[in-house]
Amino acid sequence: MPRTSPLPKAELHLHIEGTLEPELAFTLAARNGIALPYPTTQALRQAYSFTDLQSFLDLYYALMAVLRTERDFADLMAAYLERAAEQGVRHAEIFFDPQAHTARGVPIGTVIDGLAGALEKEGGRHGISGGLIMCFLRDEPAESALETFEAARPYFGVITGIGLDSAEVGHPPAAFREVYERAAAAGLRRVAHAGEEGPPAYVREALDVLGVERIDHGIRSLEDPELVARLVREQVPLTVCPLSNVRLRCVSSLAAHPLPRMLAEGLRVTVNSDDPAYFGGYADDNFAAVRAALPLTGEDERTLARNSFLAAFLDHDEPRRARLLAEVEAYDVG
Ligand SMILES: Nc1ncnc2[nH]cnc12
Ligand SMILES: [Zn+2]
Repeated sequence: MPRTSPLPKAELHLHIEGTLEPELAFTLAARNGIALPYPTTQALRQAYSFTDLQSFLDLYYALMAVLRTERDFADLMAAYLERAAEQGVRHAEIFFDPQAHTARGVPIGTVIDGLAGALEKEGGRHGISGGLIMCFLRDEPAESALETFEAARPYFGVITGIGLDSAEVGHPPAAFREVYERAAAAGLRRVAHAGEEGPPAYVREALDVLGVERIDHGIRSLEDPELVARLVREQVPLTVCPLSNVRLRCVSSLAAHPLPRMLAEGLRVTVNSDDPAYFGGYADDNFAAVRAALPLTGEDERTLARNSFLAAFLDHDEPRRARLLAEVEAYDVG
């Protein structure tokens, strides 16, 4: 029986800047009088062929040049939420990279007001709850993260938590201990990318030194059985991004993706889209891709969706979490 609507899910690993589709990039470039080094959207899309994380990040940061005004950030968020609603996303905790914008002279308030305003207005229209997670660039100095954190303090009312992203290898988490301590003291939630390209030791360090509550990616944890046992014991959520892992060559093919093994180990794994404009798919596209390529059952898919709501920072609204979990249980996985 064909599915009439996508499986309800939470998106817990999505960089809003990674939702910038070529068409919107050209629209914003024209609006802001910026010349893009590509003649057409098609030519831009053809540049989306990556050899590793850094080759992607180079293009990802370059294209952000088109984001300048509060309206630009609001339009980006609105476009994402429209897609997310079509993909069964009911709750979205959305990363943004403030330093990538402030470094270009865009005030942090412009970024946050644009994103938070559209998340509230358009999220409400689509029935999507959510929050913003402010990420620090781990290949920038820890002092820059601290300055950014303090600059964002007036906006903490609309910020759910902090994260750590960008080039991983050679940038272990421990350097960011202080900003994570300040975030904890301010009542913000804490996550970090770890074990995407970097070793299992970075996952352990993120847990032990930064006190993170979820690990973004975490796929390389599987190389360390003791770490796996701990992640299972503590039910630490891992926000896995299958299409991203293949496009950034962290995994050789979807068929070789460790997701089934992660589920079999009893890890609290979720499926997410990371930078969907660049990697070929939004949340449900990732579910469809793993369903097609991997030996997953309908009940495995239900587990992934259930995990997404269990791992969501919905503690302030447990009745909503319970309703969303009930929707997952009632869904016909076929
Ligand atoms: N997959 C990823 N890893 C690290 N930093 C990122 N920033 C955007 N996408 C990222
Ligand atoms: Zn990411």
